[in-house]
Amino acid sequence: VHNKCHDEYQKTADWLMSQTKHRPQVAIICGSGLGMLADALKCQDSFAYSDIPGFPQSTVQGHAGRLVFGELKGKSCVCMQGRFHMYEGHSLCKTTFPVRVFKLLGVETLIVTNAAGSLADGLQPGDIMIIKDHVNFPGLVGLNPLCGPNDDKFGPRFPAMSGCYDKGLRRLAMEIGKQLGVAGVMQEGVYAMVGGPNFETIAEARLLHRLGVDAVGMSTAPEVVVATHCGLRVFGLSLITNKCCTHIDSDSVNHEGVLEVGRLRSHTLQQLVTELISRMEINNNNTSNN
Ligand SMILES: O=P(O)(O)O[C@@H]1C[C@H](O)[C@@H](CO)O1
Ligand SMILES: Nc1nc2[nH]cnc2c(=O)[nH]1
Repeated sequence: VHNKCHDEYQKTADWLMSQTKHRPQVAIICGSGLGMLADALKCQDSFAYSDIPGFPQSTVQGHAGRLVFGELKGKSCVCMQGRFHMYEGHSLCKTTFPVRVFKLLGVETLIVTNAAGSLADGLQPGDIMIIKDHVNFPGLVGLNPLCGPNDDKFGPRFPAMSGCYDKGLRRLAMEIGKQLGVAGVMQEGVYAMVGGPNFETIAEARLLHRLGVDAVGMSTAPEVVVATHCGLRVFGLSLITNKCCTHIDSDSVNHEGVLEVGRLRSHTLQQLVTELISRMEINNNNTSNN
C-alpha cells in the first residue's frame, strides 16, 4: 500500500487552479482509444501529465497523457486523455490519484469510459454498454485503492458500493441514445475488472461468462470505488471493442483492434457524452472562469 496524504492531492489541485480559470463540475476519464471525447470541449486549457506536479505518467498507446479543461454546453469539464492502469506498475493509489484531485477541484460528477471485451451474446463489437454494476476482481482479493489508513476527509472507512452507478444518469443516457437513433447498439450490463495486461484465456473467458459478467476490461473499478467513497456521482460506459475468446477458433484480441473500434465509434460516443453532460443536473455552484 502506498497511501498518499491529503496534502499531496491538495497541492496538485492548487497548482491546477493556479494555472486555469476553469472550475470543473464534471470530470471525464477516457478509455483506450477514446481520447477524442476531449475534442468537444471549448476554450481549452490543457496540461501534459508530465507538467502537473504529483501526477503519474501514462505509458499505454492510445492514452495521450493530457488533462484538458474546457466548457461543454455551458458546463465546466475536465477530461483525462489517458488513464492509469494497475498493470502499468502503478499502485492503485496512483491509478486513482486524479479522482481525488477532481473532488478537490469541485467536481461533482465523474464519467468513466473504457474499452472492453464482450462475454454477453447480445453485445457486439461497436456496441455501447452502460455500466449498471461492476465486479472488482482485484478488489475482492484486497487490491483496493482504499486499503490502508482511511482518509476521513474524503469518505468513510466502509463505504457502500451498491448503487454506485447513478440510476438517473443511466436512464438519461438510454433516453439520449433513443433520440440519437443509436438505442439499438446500447444496453446496460455488468463490467468486470481483471488485472491484465494479458487478454483472457479461453477458460477465463468462459468462467467470467458463467459468473454473469457482460464485459471485461482492465480499469475503471478502482476509479469508481474512490469516486464513490468521496461522494462523486458516477456514470460509466464501456465501448465493446471485441468478443472475448471463448473457443479455440475464436478471433484473437489485440490492442490495435481495440483502438480501431474506438476510432469507428468516436462520433457516436462524443454525441452521447456531450448530450448527457448538457442535460444532467448539477447541484453545486461552481462555474468556470470565476
Ligand atoms: O483504459 P481501458 O480500460 O479502456 O483500456 C482497455 C484495457 C487495456 O488497457 C486495453 C486493452 O486493449 O484497453
Ligand atoms: N481484459 C480485457 N480487456 C479488454 N479491453 C478491451 N478488450 C478487452 C478484453 O477482451 N479483455
